[in-house]
Amino acid sequence: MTKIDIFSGFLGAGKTTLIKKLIKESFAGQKVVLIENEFGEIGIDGGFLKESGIQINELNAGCICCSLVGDFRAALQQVVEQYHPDRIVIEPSGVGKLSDVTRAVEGVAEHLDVQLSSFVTVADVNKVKMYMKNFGEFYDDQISHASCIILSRTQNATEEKIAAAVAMLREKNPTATIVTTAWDALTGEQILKAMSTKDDFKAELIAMAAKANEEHAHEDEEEEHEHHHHHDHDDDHDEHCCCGHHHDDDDDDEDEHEHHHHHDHDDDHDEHCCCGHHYDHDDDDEDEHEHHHHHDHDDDDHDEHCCCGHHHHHHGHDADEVFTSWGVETAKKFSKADIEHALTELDTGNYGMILRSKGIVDGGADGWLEFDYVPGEWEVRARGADVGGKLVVIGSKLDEKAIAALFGC
Ligand SMILES: Nc1nc2c(ncn2[C@@H]2O[C@H](COP(=O)(O)OP(=O)(O)OP(=O)(O)O)[C@@H](O)[C@H]2O)c(=O)[nH]1
Repeated sequence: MTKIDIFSGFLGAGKTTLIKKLIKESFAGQKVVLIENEFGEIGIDGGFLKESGIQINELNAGCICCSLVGDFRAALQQVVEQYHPDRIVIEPSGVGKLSDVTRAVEGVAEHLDVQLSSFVTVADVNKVKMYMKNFGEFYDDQISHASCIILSRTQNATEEKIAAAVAMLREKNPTATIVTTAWDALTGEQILKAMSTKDDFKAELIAMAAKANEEHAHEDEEEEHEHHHHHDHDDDHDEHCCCGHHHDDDDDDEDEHEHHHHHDHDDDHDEHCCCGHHYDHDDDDEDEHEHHHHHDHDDDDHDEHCCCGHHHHHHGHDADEVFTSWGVETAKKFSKADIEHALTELDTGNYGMILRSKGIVDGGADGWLEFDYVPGEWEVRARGADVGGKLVVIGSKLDEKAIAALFGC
């Protein structure tokens, strides 16, 4: 029986980093196959992961759910029959909806000797608020369908930051186990264990609360008078609050904060965003326009090409309606300073909302380089030579011409 684990997470969240850690620390000696579905035409992580000696099957240019469901089914079936692996690790694209992926996997898995083991979402602790606000349709889907949410980059985050992220994630997913400890402090085994158990403590509390409510309601009928005091409090809540969830005493402050946070875009902006302009407001009309345009197109497409078995306009937008990618394969030499300059420029917001960039390039005198960019943060590292250079930029409303000029490609 092959176990299947799905590692979703927004662009640059840390999926590949986590998978590498698990491969090294927990999957050693097991036969593991990774199925990657990168957004954009040019796959880069495959190169990084090949070094770890596991089998990689890449599915580029399309999402597992829609255009690739046929390919995906074939890939999964082939992997199971050809390799009989102990584990299949699926890394969907950073802009994939986890619900689409799990649905596709469940559909395919029914006929194979496999067991769906876990649906993990990796979330960058610094970007929960910004991504929920600007890309909620994709981001929230990844959060709410996860059996386990693993926060990344917590080693440099304050307790308050982590607590705020957890509160926002909990609103979308009350039962997932949330891992907040920095990865270096955890063994692969500990992470694997967290992945495979739901948050029992939370589930237990919820069950207890439900039971208490039931009992309470029953007592109410009999002792209406005595319970008046509590009721007053509850009634208040019902009258004034429209948030649709329980306010434990402890949560009040946070809830209050959240009710206001739609107005405080600038806070977010200063913290994490590098786009240099306002998103969730100014751009709405344009987005709407674009989405309509694409939908018409999609309907046609859908009937003709898609075999995912459901209507697109019910499931919202496809990633390629909202996100675009620019990429090149290039023999051009870039010094480390060139790459750092380009990434600094991307972060200004003058090239669109850049959400992710990564690449492997020939650095000339600097040797071969690989780099990673997420908003507000980037890193350029030395690496061994590769068979060719390639780089990719992913985001929303990209100015592709300007980006090509920036990299001189
Ligand atoms: N310091 C630190 N860096 C991290 C952590 N998680 C990810 N990173 C860095 O963030 C960058 C992106 O990480 P990846 O693992 O490639 O992210 P991904 O989710 O696979 O990204 P996509 O390629 O967009 O799917 C890399 O430079 C990582 O080293 C973390 O917990 N701590």
